[in-house]
Amino acid sequence: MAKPKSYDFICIGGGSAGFNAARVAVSLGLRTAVVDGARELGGLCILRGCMPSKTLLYAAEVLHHSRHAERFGLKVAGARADMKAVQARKKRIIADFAQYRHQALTAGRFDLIRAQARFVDPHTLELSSGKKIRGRHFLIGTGSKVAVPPVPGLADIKTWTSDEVLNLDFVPKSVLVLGGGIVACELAQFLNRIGTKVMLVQRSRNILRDHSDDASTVVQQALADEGIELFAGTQINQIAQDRRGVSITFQHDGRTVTRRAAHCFNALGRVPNTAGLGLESAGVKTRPDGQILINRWQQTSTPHIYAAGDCSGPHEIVHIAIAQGELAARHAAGVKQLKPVDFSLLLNVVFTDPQLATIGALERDLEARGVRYLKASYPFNDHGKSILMEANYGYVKVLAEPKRGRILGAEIVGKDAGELIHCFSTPLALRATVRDMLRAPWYHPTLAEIVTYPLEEIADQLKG
Ligand SMILES: Cc1cc2nc3c(=O)[nH]c(=O)nc-3n(C[C@H](O)[C@H](O)[C@H](O)COP(=O)(O)OP(=O)(O)OC[C@H]3O[C@@H](n4cnc5c(N)ncnc54)[C@H](O)[C@@H]3O)c2cc1C
Ligand SMILES: NC(=O)c1ccc[n+]([C@@H]2O[C@H](COP(=O)([O-])OP(=O)(O)OC[C@H]3O[C@@H](n4cnc5c(N)ncnc54)[C@H](O)[C@@H]3O)[C@@H](O)[C@H]2O)c1
Repeated sequence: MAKPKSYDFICIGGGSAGFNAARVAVSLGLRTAVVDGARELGGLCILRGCMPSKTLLYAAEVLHHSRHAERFGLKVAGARADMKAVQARKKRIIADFAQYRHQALTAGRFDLIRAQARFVDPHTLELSSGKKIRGRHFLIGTGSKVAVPPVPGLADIKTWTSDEVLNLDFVPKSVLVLGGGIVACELAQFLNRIGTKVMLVQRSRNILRDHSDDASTVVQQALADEGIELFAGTQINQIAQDRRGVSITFQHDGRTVTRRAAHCFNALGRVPNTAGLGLESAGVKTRPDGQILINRWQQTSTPHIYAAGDCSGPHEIVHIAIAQGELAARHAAGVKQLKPVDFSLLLNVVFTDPQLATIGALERDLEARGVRYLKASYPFNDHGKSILMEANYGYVKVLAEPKRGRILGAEIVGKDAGELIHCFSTPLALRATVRDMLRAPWYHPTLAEIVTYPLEEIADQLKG
C-alpha cells in the first residue's frame, strides 16, 4: 500500500476557521491541505448562516418600510413578498459568494481534499475515500450543527431548522418558533415581516439571554409591536404533530397555554460538530457537549492539534472563528510574539430591527468582577436623525473607567446598531478615553452623532 501523503498543516473543515487557517499557514510556508466533506463548499456563514440570513432580513426590512410608508406620508399600495423572487435573489447572491470561496479553495495554494476525515492516531487521518493522510499539525474547524434538546415530543416531529427557513420560497401561514436566541429572533422577525403568523416560545425570562435585560426588553417590545406573539419564561409540556400541523402546550405565568401552527421551527441552539472525528484516537479532549477544549493558542489537549470556530467556541461568531484559525496557523508555524484572541474587545451584533450590538465589557460582567465604572446612556427617541427616520426604539449606553474615562464597553440597541457599534471598535482597541472620542469630529445630522451624548455625560461626570 502507498505511503500516506504527508503535510505540515492539515485543516479539517474549510469554513471560516479552516479556510483562513489554511490561507495563513500557506503564507508562512507550511505545506498545507484542507479536508472538507461537504457536498457544497463555502461553510456555514456563506451557505446557511450570516450571508443568506442577512440577505433575507434586508429584503424583509424593505418590505416592512414599504408597508409602513404612510408614516412618512407616502402611499405604497400592495407591497408584499414574492418569495420565489426573494429566494432567487438570495440564491444568486450566495452562489456568487460561494463561487468566490470555491475559487480560493481550489486555487492550488494548498491541497483541497473533498472527503470526511477522522483521526486514527494523533498524526493520521482516515478519509471517507479510504485513503490516509498524515500531518505534523492539524486544525479542527468542523463547525456546529442544530441541537435537538430533550423537549417532550420534539424528537418525534418534523421541524424546520434555520436551513429550511432560509430556503423558503413561499409564505408559510403560521410558524411556531422554539427558542429566543439570535437565530430565533432574527428569523422570527423575517417570517413575521413576510406575512407569516409567528408565535415564539422561549424558556428564559428574556429573549437574547446573553444580553442585558434592558437591551433584550427593547427588542422584545419591538417584536411584540410588530405582531409576534411572544412567550418568555415558559416551560414546554409537550409538542405534537398531526396532519394539520403542530401543537404545543406550555406553562406560562402559572397557566397552561396551547397554541397551534402549520410549522415548527427549532431554533434551540447549535452543538459542536465533533462526533465521529475519532478525537479519542488523537487524545483530544472535549466537554460533555462535544465542544473541544482549547488553550489561548487554540491548542487542544494534544498540542500539535488545534481547534477553532464553532467546534471549540467560546463564541459562534465569524470574525472570531477567522481570528482563531489564523492564530492557530501562526502558532503552528512557530511565529514569535503572538497575542491570543482578545475577548475584552468582544463585538456582538444581533440583526433584528432594532439591531442590538455590544462591544467590550457588559455592565453585568463589570459588576460580577467588582470593577467600578461610570455609565451614561441616551435614547434614540430623543435624537434628531433617528426621529426623522422614525427609528425610535433603543438607546446607546457607554461604560468607562472612572479615573480617566477610558472606554470599557458600549451597548447599542436601535437603528443600524451593528454599524454604529463600530464607532467604539478603534477607540476600545487603542484604549481611548471618552475625551479622546469627543476630540474627533461628528457630522450633523447623523445617527452616529448620538454616541456623543453619553460620551459628554461621562466627561461631565469625570469633571465632577
Ligand atoms: C442562521 C445563522 C446565522 C448566522 N449569522 C451570523 C452573523 O450574522 N454573524 C456572525 O458572526 N455569525 C453568524 N452565524 C454564526 C457563523 O455562521 C458561524 O459561527 C461560523 O460560520 C462558523 O464557522 P466554522 O469555520 O467554525 O464552521 P463552518 O463554516 O460550519 O465550517 C465547518 C466545515 O467543516 C466541514 N466538516 C465538518 N466535519 C467534517 C469532517 N469530519 N471532515 C471534513 N470536513 C468536515 C463542513 O463541511 C464545513 O464546511 C450564524 C449562524 C447561523 C446558523
Ligand atoms: N448575528 C449573529 O452574529 C448571529 C446570528 C445567528 C447565529 N449566530 C450564532 O449562532 C449561534 C447559535 O444561535 P442560536 O440562536 O441557534 O442558539 P442560542 O444558543 O443563542 O439560542 C438557543 C435558544 O434556545 C433556548 N433553549 C435551549 N434549550 C432549550 C430547552 N431545552 N428548552 C427551551 N429552550 C431552550 C435557549 O434558552 C436560547 O434562547 C449563536 O451562539 C450565535 O453566536 C450569530
